[in-house]
Amino acid sequence: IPVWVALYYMYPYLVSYGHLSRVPGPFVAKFSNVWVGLSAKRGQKYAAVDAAHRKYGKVVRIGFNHVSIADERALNVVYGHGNGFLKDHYYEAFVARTPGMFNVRDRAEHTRKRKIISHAFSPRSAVEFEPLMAENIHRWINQLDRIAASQPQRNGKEFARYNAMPWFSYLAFDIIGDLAFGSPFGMVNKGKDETETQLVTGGPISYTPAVDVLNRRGEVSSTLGLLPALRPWARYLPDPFFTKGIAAVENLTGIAVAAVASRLDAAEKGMVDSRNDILSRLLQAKDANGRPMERDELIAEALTQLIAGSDTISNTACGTFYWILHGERSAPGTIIPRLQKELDQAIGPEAKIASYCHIKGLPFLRRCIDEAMRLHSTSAIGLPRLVADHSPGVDFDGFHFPPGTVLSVPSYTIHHLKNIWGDDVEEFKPDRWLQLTARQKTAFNPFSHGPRACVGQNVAIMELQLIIGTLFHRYEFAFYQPIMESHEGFSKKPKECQAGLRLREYS
Ligand code: HEM
Repeated sequence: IPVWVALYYMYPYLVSYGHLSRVPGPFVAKFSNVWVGLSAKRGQKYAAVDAAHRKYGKVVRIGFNHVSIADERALNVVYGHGNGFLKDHYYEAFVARTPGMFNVRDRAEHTRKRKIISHAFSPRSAVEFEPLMAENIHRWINQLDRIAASQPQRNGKEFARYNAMPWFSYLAFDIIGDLAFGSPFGMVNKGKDETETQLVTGGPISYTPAVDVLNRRGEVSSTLGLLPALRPWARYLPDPFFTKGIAAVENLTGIAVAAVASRLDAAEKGMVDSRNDILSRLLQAKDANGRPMERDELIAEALTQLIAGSDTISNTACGTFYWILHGERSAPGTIIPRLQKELDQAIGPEAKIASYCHIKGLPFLRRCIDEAMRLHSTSAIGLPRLVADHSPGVDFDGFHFPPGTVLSVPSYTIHHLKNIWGDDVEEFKPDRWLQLTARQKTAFNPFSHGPRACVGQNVAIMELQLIIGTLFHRYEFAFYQPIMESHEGFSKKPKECQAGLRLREYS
């Protein structure tokens, strides 16, 4: 009987998706999304898909209707402008109340939003965010100075041991809180994942661990996006992964509602909004008919910026920090002294933090960031897209994918393929960026590609340059984390990064 029940269950998948039967992949993936869904729940989807590619080849069936293609030429096919592909239904699991620019699926709606919002992220706008970033970096440096001083300094030679990962989170969350909501979360000052929230103006203050809330939200949405049948029942499942994750989504929305409400109320009372931040840009933004965004849409977009611009930055900054230390450990004298020499010439010993005008063009700093973005791959998973309806479908590597097939290109894997990057693919070698091959240029995909690529990449690169530039200019570090493990929600997060910290001699 169990065999017949299993066949009864599998039959529709085997027949309806029979056209994918030639695509190799894990057996269970032929008739369910359980394989990929459970690897997402474990926080290891990128690793499971990467291992599957190494076992089965460049085209792998990872779900009953989902094919992963580990080939840089597929980026343009799947994500390029004008191919008509939509984001997959997966993204519906990320919608809290109203869809925002990241999770909206409808093309016309996305184009409208992107037109209104993208000017807030132009290179010129991004530069105007520097003063707010600098204030937060200053507070952060004061805290790191305190940590450095906490160790009995034997002639200034002793390193203070600390886990760098939460400190990158506190900083990134405070910066994006300041930019998208109008004030920092206050985590840097507290040195703790705790933010005060007032869900109703004048109402009681509550305390929310915003980093934890955002991580949970990413993990639960990524899992439910792949297992949509569970979505209606998730809040009733006897598993805190789901119940706490769903509560996290509601909590996060509450934070956005409160932040947007206080800014709008002030504007309605005629108070001039003099802040130069993302929320003020959103408040001023108008569509083609000169209409501003409604309150619900503003809330959704402010929340989108918080989600898209917080852990992506902290994870990438920590990944970059780790890989610079790792590269220096592997080939002493080839990374940190060069970086410090470049920074010292640009910044000067007296400055506590880096200014963008001094460091934006520093080539070695940028090569270190790019090489670390390749190795760490914060956006590691293949972002799922649907082959366009009313199209003839697409052909790739001898396979045909009809309309409605879900396709994705796994960024982690194409960042780690020897046949693209060479035998030294796992090594941190910033100088490979001096002579990238055409294949390597195409394969480098930290911000995705095409009309849904990261709208915040100018802001992101600037923020990373300021953070990493400031750190290596001011401090020396000891390497205490030989292997840095990652856990993945939507983005890939270092679990911890132990390091030693002390002020540089001249400071
Ligand atoms: C190193 C940091 C960052 C990385 C690695 C990154 C990566 C990405 C990737 C891969 C996407 C495509 C997601 C998808 O298709 O599902 C994306 C989209 C997006 N990112 Fe970023 N991002 C970063 C920082 C930021 C920042 C700082 C902001 C804003 C302040 C931001 C705002 C957005 C938005 C709004 C989208 C959705 C764009 C759309 O669908 O039109 N990101 N990002």
